[in-house]
Amino acid sequence: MGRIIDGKAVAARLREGLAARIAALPFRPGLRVVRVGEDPASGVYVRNKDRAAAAAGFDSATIQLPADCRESDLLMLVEDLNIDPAVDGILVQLPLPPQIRQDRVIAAIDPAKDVDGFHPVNAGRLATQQPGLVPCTPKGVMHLLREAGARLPGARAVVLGRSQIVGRPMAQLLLAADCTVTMAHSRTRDLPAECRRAEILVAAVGRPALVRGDWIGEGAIVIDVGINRGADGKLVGDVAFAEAAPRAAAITPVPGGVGPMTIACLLENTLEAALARRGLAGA
Ligand SMILES: Nc1nc2c(c(=O)[nH]1)N[C@@H](CN(C=O)c1ccc(C(=O)N[C@@H](CCC(=O)O)C(=O)O)cc1)CN2
Repeated sequence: MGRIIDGKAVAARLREGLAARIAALPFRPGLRVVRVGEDPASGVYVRNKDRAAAAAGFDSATIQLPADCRESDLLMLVEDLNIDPAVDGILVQLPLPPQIRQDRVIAAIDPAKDVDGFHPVNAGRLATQQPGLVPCTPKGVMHLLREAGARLPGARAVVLGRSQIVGRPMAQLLLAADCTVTMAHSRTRDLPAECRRAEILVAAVGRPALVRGDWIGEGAIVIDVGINRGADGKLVGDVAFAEAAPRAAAITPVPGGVGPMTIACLLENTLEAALARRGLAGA
């Protein structure tokens, strides 16, 4: 049985470290989370972000807009937050209702306040190895890999999934850490064989238990980004945990793996953005 990587504990330590750094600052970094509509899962995530931010000493608030809100109203709100000096980080919770174009909204956020790291400027910085804000979930995965003692340079890493918010930035971060990276996706031929070659496997496809035990190479580190809610209300990852764990050297559970790291890294990004806006980067 592989070691279970405790994302909850790693996230708690990261948040404690951020709280200590914030307590030593002469100001409180400001975070604004925008929720549009009543998606219940988004409600949980937004509440958890707000609570975690407040507990760590951020000046945090959630702004709720109705489900039938116009795109132009959301863009105006983003513009107000862009110019508000008390706001260091802006996050628009996804998914958005269908009348709102996600790309338009993300592109309207000031890249210096884009604590989700989704703005094309930040995506471009990541792709060209320049400093910028990095998407929270892949950043959290990198923390977990370090925690699991992964030796990254030269390691064969397979990223399953090519989404803008997880798969692509994940591959960039692994490449920047000198892994040999393969991106696999729904059109990849022989997905099980590609996965089996991985020394590090990151599954981020949003398909419950897609990755079976025999897709896992002996001794691989397996990171499950999937958060799928079953008909019984229970959360299931993209990896069939009970089958995969005996073959893996280390594996993240769902829940309690990557999810908590997403929130901790949002706080880390908000502190980074606050310091950078004041010319204090690295403090
Ligand atoms: N603007 C954004 N929207 C969304 C993001 C994002 O990074 N930015 N990611 C996901 C949702 N998400 C954060 O917003 C998120 C998902 C899950 C968790 C988490 O802690 N999960 C727990 C289980 C919680 C539960 O019981 O439901 C876990 O895995 O242990 C945190 C954040 C989509 N939208």
